[in-house]
Amino acid sequence: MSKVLQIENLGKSYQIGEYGGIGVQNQNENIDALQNVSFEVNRGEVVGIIGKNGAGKSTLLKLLSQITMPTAGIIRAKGKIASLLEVGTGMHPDLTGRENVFLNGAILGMSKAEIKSKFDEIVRFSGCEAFIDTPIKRYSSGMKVRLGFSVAAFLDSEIIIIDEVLAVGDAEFQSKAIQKILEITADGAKTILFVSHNMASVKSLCNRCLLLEKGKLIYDGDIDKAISRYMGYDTQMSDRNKVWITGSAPGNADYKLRAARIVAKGKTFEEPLSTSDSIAIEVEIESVQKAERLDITFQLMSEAGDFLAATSTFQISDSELKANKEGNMTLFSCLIPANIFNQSTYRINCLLLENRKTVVHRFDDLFKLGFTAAGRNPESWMGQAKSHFLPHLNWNITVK
Ligand SMILES: Nc1ncnc2c1ncn2[C@@H]1O[C@H](COP(=O)(O)OP(=O)(O)OP(=O)(O)O)[C@@H](O)[C@H]1O
Repeated sequence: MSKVLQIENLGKSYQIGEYGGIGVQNQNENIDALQNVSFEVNRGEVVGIIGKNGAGKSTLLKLLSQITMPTAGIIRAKGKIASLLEVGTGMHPDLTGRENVFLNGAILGMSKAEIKSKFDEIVRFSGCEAFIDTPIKRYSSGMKVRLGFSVAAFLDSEIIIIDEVLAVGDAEFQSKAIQKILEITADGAKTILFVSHNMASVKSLCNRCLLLEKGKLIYDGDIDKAISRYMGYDTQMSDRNKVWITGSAPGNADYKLRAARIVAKGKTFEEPLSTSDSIAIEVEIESVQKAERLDITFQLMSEAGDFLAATSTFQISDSELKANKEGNMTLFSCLIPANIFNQSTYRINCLLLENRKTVVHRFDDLFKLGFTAAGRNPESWMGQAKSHFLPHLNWNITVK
């Protein structure tokens, strides 16, 4: 694998403070937006960059795109870098869409002939054909993003930097853009660095993730682990035992998820699950202010995202489902008997519903569970087409 980016001890500090006027000493203060960041990226990698607001993500991308200069460290890049930072970055408002495609292409180091040969494809993908000769100051922000994305995706830049901009486009364009990114990285020739607050896009696009916190790179590696740390799971805990400390708990203004675990009888949270384990899926929900009836639904998904089954508290009466008062912590525990699952991997989503119908919050991919086969080898007789479930049911055998 060849290295396309090498970042060594990169740092950026900004001076903030008030201008004191001539002859008046300024009370300036430095903010370290980025400190001692080092990592390398190989050709063909799609690297997600995540972190809370102010963590330094945009600063890192601006340094890589040479929009600002570092105050420390070195960036070595092989190949042309195309960046899609903020809406309309690199686009001139008074120029038309057509002129901007040529301008952007030229900034990326493309010849006029190269841009011309890709022009129709770029414009078709952006969906801006009808407005291509209109100055882009008349474009909506979504249109500008679509055009900018198309230029970066179709022209021959080796490294593409994308900062959250996909969130601006409409849902249809977002999925088109994600498909395009997967396509252009499929042959391993292009490298993408992708900043997002949307963990689902990071998961679907990236094969590696950097987690920034207060200007420092605190994790570099597996996507799921990076997301867990970002979401505030305590790193001491396992994937089957999650507890959220105050402040970082996921949820909304009314409800917070305080704990979620998969309990397997007689097993620690670290021991692998087998298909013969009976398990309980448990969540602890804190009601912050509402006193409505709160129902929980667990959705069981295949590893590939197919919806397999759902179970919810709907059949439980109001009196059994105790009033969900302000400040209450409620433990919901759903028991799944042994010998239901197959030797496979499943994902579990958790939905919170009010009045038995309105989804007020959802936690996607709360768990990813793998089961090993217990004393039986389903595949030996199920063949290649493995079923999602392999339940032990009651059989009656009568010899007549
Ligand atoms: N031009 C600037 N002048 C002064 N401080 C700045 C400047 N740009 C960024 N900062 C500071 O640097 C830190 C990192 O900011 P940055 O925008 O890189 O974070 P981020 O992770 O991209 O955040 P967000 O998710 O909110 O976009 C913040 O504390 C921010 O206030």
